[in-house]
Amino acid sequence: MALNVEDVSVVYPAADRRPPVEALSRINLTIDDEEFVVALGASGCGKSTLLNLIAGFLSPTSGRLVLDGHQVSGPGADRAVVFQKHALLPWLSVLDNVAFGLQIQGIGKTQRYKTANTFIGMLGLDGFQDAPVYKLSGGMQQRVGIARALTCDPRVLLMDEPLGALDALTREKAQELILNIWNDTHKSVFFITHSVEEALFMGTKLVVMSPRPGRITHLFDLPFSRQFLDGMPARQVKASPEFIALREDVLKIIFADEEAAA
Ligand SMILES: Nc1ncnc2c1ncn2[C@@H]1O[C@H](COP(=O)(O)OP(=O)(O)OP(=O)(O)O)[C@@H](O)[C@H]1O
Repeated sequence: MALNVEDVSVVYPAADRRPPVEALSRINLTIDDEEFVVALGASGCGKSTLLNLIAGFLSPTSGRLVLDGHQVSGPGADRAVVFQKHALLPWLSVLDNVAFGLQIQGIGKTQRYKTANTFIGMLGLDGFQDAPVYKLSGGMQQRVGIARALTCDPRVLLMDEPLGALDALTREKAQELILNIWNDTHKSVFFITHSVEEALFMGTKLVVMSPRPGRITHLFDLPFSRQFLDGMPARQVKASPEFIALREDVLKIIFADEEAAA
């Protein structure tokens, strides 16, 4: 057992004459060891709020989150976040960006560079150690962000639409890379996306959420990432009748929610 979200609700208080927002209502979710949980849902259904709770950036209004038997009460090195905008330090090199979390923890230069170089290699960034990150493409910058998150050896990797800003081809390659890294590092992952295809391909568990108030309406166990990791080409996985049928079912659920919210 890794992380339990137990009957969690979040209400953002009224502000600027706007009423309070019930962003999440009575969410229950378990993210098991080595599980890849993907959250999908119409805009405003509370995906980022849920991620911010798990990260410890936000406290629930009611309910609680428990990680390995300890209640989550703030951010910690056991959880690392990868954002869509990679939140890198543009004036630093790739190596210093990747080693940044370890520097914050007070790890000495030799050790932190050694660890950082392991993940730089894993993310296919060898040779770019000294490049300032602002000179890299969006896809490479995103890989720097993922390498930086992994260097701190978190129990749970939290990814808020990490591939949303990438072009289609780079995005597909990044999906495959993330799955291979997840398979190698055995992390638990909580991953937000707006792409149904990406959600189905990446997750071992799919959480479909609905807005106003944000809640979980459907849960699916998914076989597709395992098929890819077992050797089936990604395009073949995504073109299989089983994948396409589920993609249509999930799209119907999301479209119905979008229409209800409009
Ligand atoms: N700091 C805040 N103060 C007030 N309301 C907020 C705040 N943050 C989010 N909300 C509201 O809470 C609800 C859930 O927002 P959240 O960003 O978690 O949803 P989301 O599913 O991640 O949305 P998107 O897909 O558009 O990123 C929305 O109605 C949003 O407007």
